[in-house]
Amino acid sequence: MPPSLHPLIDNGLTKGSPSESFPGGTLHCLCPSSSSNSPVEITLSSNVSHNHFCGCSKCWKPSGSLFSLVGVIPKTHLSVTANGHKLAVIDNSAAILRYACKDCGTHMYGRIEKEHPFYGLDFVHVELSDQKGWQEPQFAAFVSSIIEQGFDPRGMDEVRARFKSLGLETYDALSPPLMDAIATWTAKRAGKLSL
Ligand SMILES: N[C@@H](CCC(=O)N[C@@H](CS)C(=O)NCC(=O)O)C(=O)O
Ligand SMILES: [Zn+2]
Ligand SMILES: [Zn+2]
Repeated sequence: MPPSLHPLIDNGLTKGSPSESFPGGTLHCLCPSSSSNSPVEITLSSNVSHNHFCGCSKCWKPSGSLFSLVGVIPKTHLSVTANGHKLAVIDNSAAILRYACKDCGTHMYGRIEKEHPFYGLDFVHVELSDQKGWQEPQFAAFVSSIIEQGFDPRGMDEVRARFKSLGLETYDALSPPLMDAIATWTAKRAGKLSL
């Protein structure tokens, strides 16, 4: 049995709804509902964009999965709608402040508070929602980073081939449009571009 890339694609890829017709929805952490402890709830008022698999060591992955699935959404489209007291930032030194449930460990959203090309965008895992229609994964990023977490480098061709068989391009950083956005932001800040 090959390792699971991610439960959402182990049995193929399902297309999302067109963004204009998709109203958003709610994400829940993995805490079971009980009288003394109920899940954290995050409400998103639109679809996500740039939804992608991330192999880095910092992004939250479902158990047994090699990759995280992470999408971006303007921070003004995200609100914490239940049990926010259970959230804590897991690493205050990271550019992306990842708010995780203190009880089950699920990352509910990541936010950037410093000067950064992606300032104003939050990072979320739409598989935490029961709604259907979230943007389907667009590509796989930081693929080589799974080796840092102990994945056998000899299995990398197979991992990349499985993404490609689903029509997903693989990158060892972010996708070219996102890398270009970062570089453009950096050039503007340095006064080398005035677009
Ligand atoms: N190889 C590193 C890559 C980490 C990394 O750069 N992650 C990217 C994609 S999520 C990033 O932008 N991180 C910023 C952050 O975590 O704050 C690892 O696996 O830990
Ligand atoms: Zn929880
Ligand atoms: Zn990541």
